[in-house]
Amino acid sequence: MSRVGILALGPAGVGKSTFCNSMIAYMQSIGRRAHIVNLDPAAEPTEFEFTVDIRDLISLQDVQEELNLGPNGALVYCFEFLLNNLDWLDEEVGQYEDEYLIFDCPGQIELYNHIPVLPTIIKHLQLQLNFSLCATYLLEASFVTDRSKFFSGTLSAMSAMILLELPHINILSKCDLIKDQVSKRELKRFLNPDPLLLSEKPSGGNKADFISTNPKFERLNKAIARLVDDFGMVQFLPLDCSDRDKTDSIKTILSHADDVTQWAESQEPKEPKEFDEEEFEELGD
Ligand SMILES: Nc1nc2c(ncn2[C@@H]2O[C@H](COP(=O)(O)OP(=O)(O)OP(=O)(O)O)[C@@H](O)[C@H]2O)c(=O)[nH]1
Ligand SMILES: [Mg+2]
Repeated sequence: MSRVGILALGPAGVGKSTFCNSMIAYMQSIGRRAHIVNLDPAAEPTEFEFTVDIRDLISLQDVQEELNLGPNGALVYCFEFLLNNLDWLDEEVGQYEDEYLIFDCPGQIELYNHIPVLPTIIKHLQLQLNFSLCATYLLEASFVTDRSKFFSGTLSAMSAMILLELPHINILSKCDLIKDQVSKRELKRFLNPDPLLLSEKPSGGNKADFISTNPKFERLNKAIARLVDDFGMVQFLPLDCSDRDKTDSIKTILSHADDVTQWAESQEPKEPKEFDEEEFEELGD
């Protein structure tokens, strides 16, 4: 028996819900069972129905209306409410054994680092429900056209990594959008961030490149790039969800997730099918 979960994290609009749906579509196509757990109280319906939905417990709209709160205050209230009602989560997710749960999280990254809501939920899932979890952190591929923005995004990925203390898969989402601007060779230098990227002028030429316009930040940028390099743990997997038939990127991400959650190891060996005499004879024909 095993309980495995993947968390889809990252800034607003980066493609988390689309990624969750593409994962479910791919897993279903290869005969694996998976479900979406929606942890976003402001979520809109998606292609695949949520199996577990925080909005059944509390919805952002109700909180805003009843308590007269703004969207961010209401979101924090929703999560505090969830933390006070974790038995609801236990009941909802506890029954899914030997199936993948994909947790679609809200895009407000302060929930990971400013208010320790997600770390608390993660600890609960691990310690009380025995979940083997991994985090996926999405960063938009369009960031690679502005190198300082890319490194700043990389730092946010690193910050989530440090805070959540989970096996972590960083993902460069919407890679289809930069296909015409960035060659495969250049993209590789972002997938495995090369600190030299910050000290070189981009060939395509984003005129707003940080170093060329702000020389006084040069040393700081280089130090950050070196830190990312020294840390040696920030690497990205490309993701393209623009076409359901192109499953390569999803396949690779799933295989990494299987690896870090030790999915295969935790599967009970299946009993071999026992044939009756008649079936056995048919086999021999
Ligand atoms: N071209 C392209 N667009 C994508 C891809 N993935 C997502 N999108 C689009 O990006 C937009 C945002 O996607 P969502 O999946 O809703 O992003 P999200 O991170 O869940 O957003 P929030 O929940 O609001 O934080 C939608 O218009 C998607 O269609 C992709 O791989 N390629
Ligand atoms: Mg979403």
